[in-house]
Amino acid sequence: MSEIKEFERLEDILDKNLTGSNYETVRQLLYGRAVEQIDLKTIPFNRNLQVEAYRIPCPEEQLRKPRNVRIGLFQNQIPVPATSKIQYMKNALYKLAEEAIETSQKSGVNIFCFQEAWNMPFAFCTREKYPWSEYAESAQYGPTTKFLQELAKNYNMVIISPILERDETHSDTIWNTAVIIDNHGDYLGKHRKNHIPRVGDFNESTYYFEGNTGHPVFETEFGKIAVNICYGRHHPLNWLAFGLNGAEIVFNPSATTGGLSEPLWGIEARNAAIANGYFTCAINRVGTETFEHEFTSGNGKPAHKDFGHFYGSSYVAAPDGSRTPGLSRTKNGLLVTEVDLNMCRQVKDHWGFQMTQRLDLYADLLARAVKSDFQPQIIKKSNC
Ligand code: BAL
Repeated sequence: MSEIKEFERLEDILDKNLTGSNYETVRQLLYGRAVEQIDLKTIPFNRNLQVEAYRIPCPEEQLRKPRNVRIGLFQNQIPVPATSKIQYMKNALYKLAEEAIETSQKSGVNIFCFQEAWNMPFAFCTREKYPWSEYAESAQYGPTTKFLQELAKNYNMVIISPILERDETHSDTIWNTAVIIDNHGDYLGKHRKNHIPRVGDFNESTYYFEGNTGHPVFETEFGKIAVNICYGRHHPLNWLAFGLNGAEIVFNPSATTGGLSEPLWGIEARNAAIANGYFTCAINRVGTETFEHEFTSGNGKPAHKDFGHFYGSSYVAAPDGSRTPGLSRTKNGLLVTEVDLNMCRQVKDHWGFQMTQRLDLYADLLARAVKSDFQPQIIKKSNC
C-alpha cells in the first residue's frame, strides 16, 4: 500500500470539500453522532502543540449520577534525532511530556496516556540490539516511572506510560510494557504487550516476547481502565478479554506507519468500542525517524534508513459508535475528551451484545481449535 503524505488529516478534506447538509450526512455516516467541541482558548498553553477538546455526552439517568471523566491523549514526534545519545533523548522527551501533562492539567484531564514506547525512538525496525536495548528500564523503579509519579501526584492524574521494560528479576529480559501510575503518584501495575508483530519493518520480536500479564483491568478513581498495546488492536479477542474483565476505557498506545496500517486505523479501535461496550483511545506516534544504518524489509525493496511516516491521527471512540475527529497526521497533539462512563451500560442495555455473545459456543470452538487434532467444521457434498 502506498503511503499518503501530503495532507494534514481526513477531516480537513471533508471540511474543505463538503458543505451544509452534504458535510453533515457524510460526517454522520463516517463518525456517528456528533460530539461536542470544548473551547479551551482561555487556557494558556504552548501554541505549537495542537490541542483539541471534545465532549461525548450520554442521556442523564434517574438513579445514577453522570460519571464524567476527562481523557488526555498525547502524540508526539521525537524532538531530537533518533541517533542522539540516550539520556539526551530521554531528557528532551521528558521536557515535552511535562509540557503536555501541565497543559492536560489546565484542561481538566483525569487520565493521561502516551503513545507506545514514548520515551525512545521506535527503533525496532533496525534489529540492532545496541544502543536501543539500553532504553529498557524497570517498570516500577525506573527513571521514567519516577519522573511521572511526581507529575501524577502533583496534578491528581492517572498516567499510562508505555515503555521498554527491563525485568531485572527474570534474567534482565525485555518487554513492551504499559506502566499505570495512579492519581496519588503510586505505581498501580503494568501490562505487557500480548501480540508482537512480524510484519514489514516491525521487527519487535527481535527484542521482546509476547506478554505474560493476561488482560488486567486497573481500578482507578476515574474508572476501570485497560491497555491494548498497538498490534493487539488487530486481535478482536484481545479487546474482548479486556471487556470481559470489566474495562470501561481501553487505551491503545501505538506506533504505526501509513504504508502499513492507515486504512485500518479508524476501524479497529472504534469497532472494539462498539462490540465491547466501552470507550477506546487510539494514540499513534507522528513523524519520520531516521537511523544511522540501512536495513531491508525482506521484500526485495531497496534498503532504507527509516520506518516511513508515523501518522498520528489519535482519536477517542465511544461504545455508541461516535468518535472524535483525529489529531493531525504530522504534528504533536493533545486530544482532550470528556466522556460519561454511564454510556457503557446504556449501550450494553440497548444493543444486548454482551447478553447475546454466546461465549460458551466460542469457548468450545477455541478449546477444539487449539488442539493438534482439530477438525474445521466444513460441510461438503457427499460423494455417495
Ligand atoms: N507496532 C506494530 C504496527 C501495527 O500494528 O500497525
